[in-house]
Amino acid sequence: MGLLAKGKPVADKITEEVKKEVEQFKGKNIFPKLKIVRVGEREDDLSYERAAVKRMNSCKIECEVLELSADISQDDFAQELKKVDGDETVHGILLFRPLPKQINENDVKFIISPEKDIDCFNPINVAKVLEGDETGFPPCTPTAAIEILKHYNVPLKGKNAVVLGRSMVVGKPAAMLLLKENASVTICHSKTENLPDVAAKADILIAAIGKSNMVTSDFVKEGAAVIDVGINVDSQGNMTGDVNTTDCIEKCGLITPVPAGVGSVTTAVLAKHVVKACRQINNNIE
Ligand SMILES: Nc1nc(=O)c2c([nH]1)NC[C@@H]1CN(c3ccc(C(=O)N[C@@H](CCC(=O)O)C(=O)O)cc3)C=[N+]21
Repeated sequence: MGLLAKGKPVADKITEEVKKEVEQFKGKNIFPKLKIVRVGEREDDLSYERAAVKRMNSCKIECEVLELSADISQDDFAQELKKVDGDETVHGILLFRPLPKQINENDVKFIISPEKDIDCFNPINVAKVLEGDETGFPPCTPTAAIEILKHYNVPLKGKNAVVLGRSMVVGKPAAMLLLKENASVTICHSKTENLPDVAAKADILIAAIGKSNMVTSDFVKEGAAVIDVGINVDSQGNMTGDVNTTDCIEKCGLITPVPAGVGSVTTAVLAKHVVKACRQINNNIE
């Protein structure tokens, strides 16, 4: 029977460190601030937003949400994003993705300055993840997955890690972060042949596909660490992961639940990134 690895102890530890740093900033009259930009009302965005606002409140980080209409034009969206980036009171910007279809990401992806881009939207930060340059900001969600693995002392060095999913928000950066920890990484996706067999070779399995309960015990190697990054929300607001936890828990060594798993750590990493951005911005001024 695997360990149900909850996010709370991991999130608590990060939150405590963040709180201390926020206090130090306040002594210098610096007030770390996060701006969230949401386009439309996707359920998964709203769920992240509620949890993020709560986390920032508990860390005493200022937090504002800019809500834009789901049918906003490309030009208006670019204007709004430029305004947010130009606001000197803002240290970190989180833009929810995916964006609606009328918005071409390629035409707006450089607007958030790399120093404020705490969830890795700007290609400069994407490059830093690839290079392993720690002045950048890897996306919060895959960072949270790594924090959980480290907290529960899951060995990564030399191990087989399989990532299910290749999005820019989770799958691809997760693979880079695992590689940085000296794991051997395989990235799987919708065209992968014999998916369950490939997944079942993994010592560490990261599920980030976006399909509710898709990962069943035939995907899992005996004793593997299974990290469920999926956040699937139905129209009633019920949240499920990508992993069928009840089916997999017997076979695995460790498994994260949804909710109360990776998601809860994501908001703590987000807070940590805001204070890091604030620190870097202020060092650059001095
Ligand atoms: N650029 C971008 N980066 C993201 O990381 C991103 C995104 N866009 N768009 C939306 C999805 C969704 N997402 C969640 C993260 C945490 C919780 C979370 O904290 N959930 C709590 C429960 C919250 C509740 O109960 O409503 C938990 O899992 O325990 C939820 C959802 C990040 N996403």
